[in-house]
Amino acid sequence: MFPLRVRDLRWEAGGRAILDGLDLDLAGEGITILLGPNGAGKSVLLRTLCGLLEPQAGTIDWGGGRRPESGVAMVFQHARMLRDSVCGNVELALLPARLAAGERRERALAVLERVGLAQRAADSARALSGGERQRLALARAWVTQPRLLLLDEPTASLDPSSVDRIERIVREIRTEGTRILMTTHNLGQATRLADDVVFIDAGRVCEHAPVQRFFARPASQAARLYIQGELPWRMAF
Ligand SMILES: Nc1ncnc2c1ncn2[C@@H]1O[C@H](COP(=O)(O)OP(=O)(O)OP(=O)(O)O)[C@@H](O)[C@H]1O
Repeated sequence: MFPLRVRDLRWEAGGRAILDGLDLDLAGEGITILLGPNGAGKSVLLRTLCGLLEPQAGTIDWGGGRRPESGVAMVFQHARMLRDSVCGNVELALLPARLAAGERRERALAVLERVGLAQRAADSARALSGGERQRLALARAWVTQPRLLLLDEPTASLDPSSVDRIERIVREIRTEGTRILMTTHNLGQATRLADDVVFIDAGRVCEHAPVQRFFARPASQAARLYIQGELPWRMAF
């Protein structure tokens, strides 16, 4: 599956190129943070990688093989909860693995423990708070032991302590060997989590660099402006 090589990817909607000749290389380890202005095409790229959108042109080479049947999981910004218990939501994610019911439940409870939701296992998933929902969404993805996990702004609109919990979980998932590609507009979070940064503008990758290099010496004007515009100390007080 790795190295993942994306070449000249193009996805159009309404006659407009949203991904416009996008190239990307991902090696097999670490956390890559995808940055870029609103509308740059970050979510569309993630959806294309997980097979929800079909590109009109270009290639995705999964380490020389076909797109894996399993092994890619995605967590959306506003994850939908199924009308079931917290534990039931995780167990459903395991259905394709065809495990015995007892083992499914055991694995679901183990991952809920790790995301701090074991006490809520029997509660309705739809009764969870925003931060808890995101942790449940991560648990649903983590329990499938994906090789590649795509996270689309998983901490948008969460309070700082919820953000911290999610970041800890993301680090743990990475430590267990899952490759992570994640979008955020939180530059502090990018510096805390990233091994490397991919900066996208207008449907193309402008820059792909190790995190320290990216923030210390962004190579493109677009990335420089984006970093300056997002810095919190530019707020007017
Ligand atoms: N299914 C779709 N049909 C038509 N246009 C779409 C579709 N999905 C996304 N777009 C358009 O593609 C562009 C890129 O959207 P995308 O959600 O990828 O941006 P983004 O970089 O993730 O932005 P943000 O940071 O605001 O989340 C936007 O102009 C959006 O309206």
